Amino acid sequence: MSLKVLPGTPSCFVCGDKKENSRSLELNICWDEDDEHTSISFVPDGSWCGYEGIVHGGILAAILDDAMAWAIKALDDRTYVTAKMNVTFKRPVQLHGHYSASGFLDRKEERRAYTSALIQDEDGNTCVEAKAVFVLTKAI
Ligand SMILES: CCCCCCCCCCCCCC(=O)SCCNC(=O)CCNC(=O)[C@H](O)C(C)(C)COP(=O)(O)OP(=O)(O)OC[C@H]1O[C@@H](n2cnc3c(N)ncnc32)[C@H](O)[C@@H]1OP(=O)(O)O
Repeated sequence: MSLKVLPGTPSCFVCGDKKENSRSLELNICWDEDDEHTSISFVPDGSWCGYEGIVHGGILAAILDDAMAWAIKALDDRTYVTAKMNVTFKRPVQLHGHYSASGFLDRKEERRAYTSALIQDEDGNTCVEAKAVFVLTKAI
C-alpha cells in the first residue's frame, strides 16, 4: 500500500488549517495510489459530539463528503461540487475511538461523478456509508 498525503484546503472545515479556519477538524487526507481511494484517520474528541459520547452525524457526513471530493480530485484536477449525498448510519461513532474514512470514485458520466465512501472502526466494522453525485462546475 502506497499512501500519499494530499495538501488539503486551508479554509476547509474538514481538511483545513486552524490558522485559516479556527473550527477546522484539521484532518489529513491520504491517497492510496495502489487501490485508488482516499483514507482519513481520526479520533473524535468531545467537540464533535451530538448526544454525549456519540459523534454528530453531520460531522461524519462532512468527513465522508471530503473523502469523496478528494477521491475525485486525486484523479481529475477539475472542480466538482456535491450535488446529492445519501448517508446511512449503521453503528454509532464513539468519542475517543479510532476510525478511518475511505472515499472512492466509482464512475464518471459526462459532468457527473458517482462516488462512495465509508467509515470503519478499528475492528473493520462499517459504521457509516455514503453514496454521492458530484457535478463538474465552472463556478469555483
Ligand atoms: C486547491 C485544491 C482544491 C481541492 C478541492 C477538493 C477538495 C475540497 C473539499 C471540500 C469538499 C466539499 C464539497 C462540497 O461541500 S461542495 C458545496 C456543496 N455543494 C454545492 O454548493 C452545490 C450547489 N449546487 C450547484 O452548484 C448546482 O446545483 C450544480 C452545479 C450541482 C448543478 O447545477 P448546473 O446548473 O451546473 O448543472 P445542471 O442542472 O445543468 O446539471 C448538470 C448535470 O448534473 C446533474 N445533476 C445536477 N444536480 C444533480 C443532483 N442533485 N443529482 C444528480 N444529478 C444532478 C444533471 O442531471 C446534469 O446531468 P447531465 O444532464 O448533464 O448528464
